[in-house]
Amino acid sequence: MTILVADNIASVGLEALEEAGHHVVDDASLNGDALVEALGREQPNILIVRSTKVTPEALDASPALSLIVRAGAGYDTIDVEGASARGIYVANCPGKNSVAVAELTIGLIVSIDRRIPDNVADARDGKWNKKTYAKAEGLKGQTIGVVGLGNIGEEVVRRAQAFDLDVVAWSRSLTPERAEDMGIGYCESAVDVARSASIVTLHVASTPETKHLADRSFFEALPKGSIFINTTRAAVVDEDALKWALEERGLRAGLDVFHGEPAVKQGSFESELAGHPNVYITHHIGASTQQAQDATALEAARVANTFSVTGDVPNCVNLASQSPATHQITVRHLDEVGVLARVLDEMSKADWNIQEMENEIFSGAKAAVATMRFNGDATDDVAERIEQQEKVLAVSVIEL
Ligand SMILES: NC(=O)c1ccc[n+]([C@@H]2O[C@H](COP(=O)([O-])OP(=O)(O)OC[C@H]3O[C@@H](n4cnc5c(N)ncnc54)[C@H](O)[C@@H]3O)[C@@H](O)[C@H]2O)c1
Ligand SMILES: O=C(O)CC[C@@H](O)C(=O)O
Repeated sequence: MTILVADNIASVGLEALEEAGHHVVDDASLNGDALVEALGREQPNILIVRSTKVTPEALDASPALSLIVRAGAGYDTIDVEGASARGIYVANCPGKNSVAVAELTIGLIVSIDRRIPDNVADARDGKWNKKTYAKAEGLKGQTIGVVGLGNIGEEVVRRAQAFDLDVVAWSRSLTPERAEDMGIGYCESAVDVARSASIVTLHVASTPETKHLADRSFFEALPKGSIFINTTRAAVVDEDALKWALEERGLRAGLDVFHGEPAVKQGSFESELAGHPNVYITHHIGASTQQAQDATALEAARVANTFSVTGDVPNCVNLASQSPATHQITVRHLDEVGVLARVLDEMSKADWNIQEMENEIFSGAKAAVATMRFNGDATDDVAERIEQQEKVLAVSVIEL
């Protein structure tokens, strides 16, 4: 297969793709129009990206494109709805960079508490300022609130507990029982977390539902002088409300993601937040440890290689969780040319729309059984007509 890699992925991943015999086109500079042009020129079957945006124009550029692999966790940079409408699989690499993000989260919290970056900056400037910097609160016994207990949230909980922090959390699937098993407090909402903690860290995916989850009411609920960490995506935070909290509530923030974050890997940028004395900005480097990069690249290669050999897509994020099929027909038949075509023809005449189908062959390859889930008006006479066909052995229809 032809695989276009439009971002920097670790060399172990590229090697795994090449060893599997693929034609790999590796160009980390591709973006926007250049990506569309490269897709049109190379006609890849698989596209592997990190933060590079995959737009509707990119989806239309290569008719051969069957799979997009996000070498990372969040896939909000890919037009997933557009991919689904075009029958293109989208997969990600869950859990491969979660330890790296959790480590950065804890690093930011300690940095803010002890003002490590300011200490260092002053020391580099030849300024000695123990008077100012000897005023940290200390973390032990404070309460940290985790919003979103996916792969990263769970890693953060483990590390926070090792720091003797009390942990409370809200996550859409968290139950009081699971919270108890994890040794953490259960909260009913993100605002409830904010109310209960003096350190809060966000780890929900960015979706239309989580947009501005950290809004004015969230920041109003946080105690004055709290620590706020965002390593997920800028869209989860209402930045005006964040700025209000920085000014009015003495909030201290560690942000690996923020609005207007540069899309390029290097260059200058302007940001009101970056210059704020209460804010430490990092360069969207949550996932950027060699360990995480290697694990993610190997997983991206595994997804691509599995698809090329079996047609299966590990970690697929855009298959319907439930098909809209209303009925299932099972057809036991002789395994001969044309039998299934005639069955499908009869189903088509009855306006039965097939959503899922499978045909399993019995040993000896004399007979097979086809199972199809469809949407339609399942009257008995259609099933009878199929059963009367030559070389069909038995037919049954059930309502789902
Ligand atoms: N800063 C970085 O470099 C970096 C690296 C990796 C991931 N991330 C971000 O962190 C996010 C979380 O990563 P993860 O590996 O823990 O992902 P995950 O899929 O394991 O967890 C996602 C969490 O989001 C929650 N969630 C999803 N949709 C939701 C909705 N509609 N409402 C409420 N909650 C919802 C899930 O319940 C889960 O708790 C990613 O989506 C990505 O945006 C950033
Ligand atoms: O690729 C990166 O550096 C960032 C990845 C990260 O945001 C993710 O969602 O996995």
